[in-house]
Amino acid sequence: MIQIEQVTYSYQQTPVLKNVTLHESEPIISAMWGRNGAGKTTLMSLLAGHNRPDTGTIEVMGQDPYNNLAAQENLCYIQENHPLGRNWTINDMVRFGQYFHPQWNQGLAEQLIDMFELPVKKKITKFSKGMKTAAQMILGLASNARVTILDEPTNGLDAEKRKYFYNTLLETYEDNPRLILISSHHIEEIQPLCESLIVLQAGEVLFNQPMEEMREKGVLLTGRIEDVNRVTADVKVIESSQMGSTLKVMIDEPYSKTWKDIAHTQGLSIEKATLQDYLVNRTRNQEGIKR
Ligand SMILES: Nc1ncnc2c1ncn2[C@@H]1O[C@H](COP(=O)(O)OP(=O)(O)OP(=O)(O)O)[C@@H](O)[C@H]1O
Repeated sequence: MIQIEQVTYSYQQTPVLKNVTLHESEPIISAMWGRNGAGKTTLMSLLAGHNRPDTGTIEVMGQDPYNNLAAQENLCYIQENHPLGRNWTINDMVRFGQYFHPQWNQGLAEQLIDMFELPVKKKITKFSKGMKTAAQMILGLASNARVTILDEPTNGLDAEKRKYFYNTLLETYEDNPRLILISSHHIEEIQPLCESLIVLQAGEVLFNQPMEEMREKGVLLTGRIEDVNRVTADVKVIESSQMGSTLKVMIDEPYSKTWKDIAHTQGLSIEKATLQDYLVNRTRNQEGIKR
């Protein structure tokens, strides 16, 4: 469905994406995570054909998306500030969706407009931030595009509406499996939906793995300083904090039976790190970790 092959991209000579390679051949809901400035939006905009890579190639459903109207039939890219026409109402947006997306789901669009309580006569530019986000998400979900790219889709939505959005996304995916790529800083919130996770770090792909495997990463060990140091001497410590004679560390290891047994025999307490904390520590400049 998408093939990104050794893509590089720079803004004014500053490299932002470095040799990015990603393939997805089957429908999937995939999460994209990275720290601010890691290159998520840049990669998504290249995939959507808004810009052209400096080197490397991109294909969406077998076609180069750049400047290619035929390829756009398979694509829906919702950016944080989607440039919806300045004078558009929701009805104008729906007409745009019907025109550009051959698989447009009108019934779903109407259901979502009701659910998000969006006024149909008001201009979208006069909407609140959450209402604008909701309008964009209606376009993204009702498009039914084979490749749907959602950049930070829930910014500004309240908790109830975010939950509704996630449930609807899953329902529409079950009805019409397609590739949905979602970037978010709130990985704990979207991880139950997503079958895989792509992590970008400084313009490179650090991970592209099944979510099931990613969820197992990161172990917290707590105990006496000397015991923790002995047990972790040969593994990568990605966070460390000391209180009196107690040391707590996060190690870059899977939360496995092996580690549970080690902790038990060495008198250490063991916990699974959250995925969010693991990723934050894993992508931090590690020079600060003292042993
Ligand atoms: N139009 C632009 N001109 C110059 N530099 C840019 C431009 N857009 C992005 N950049 C730079 O490219 C890098 C990657 O930005 P990008 O928006 O792709 O990151 P991101 O991972 O989406 O970040 P965030 O999580 O903050 O949205 C950053 O260093 C950013 O400053």
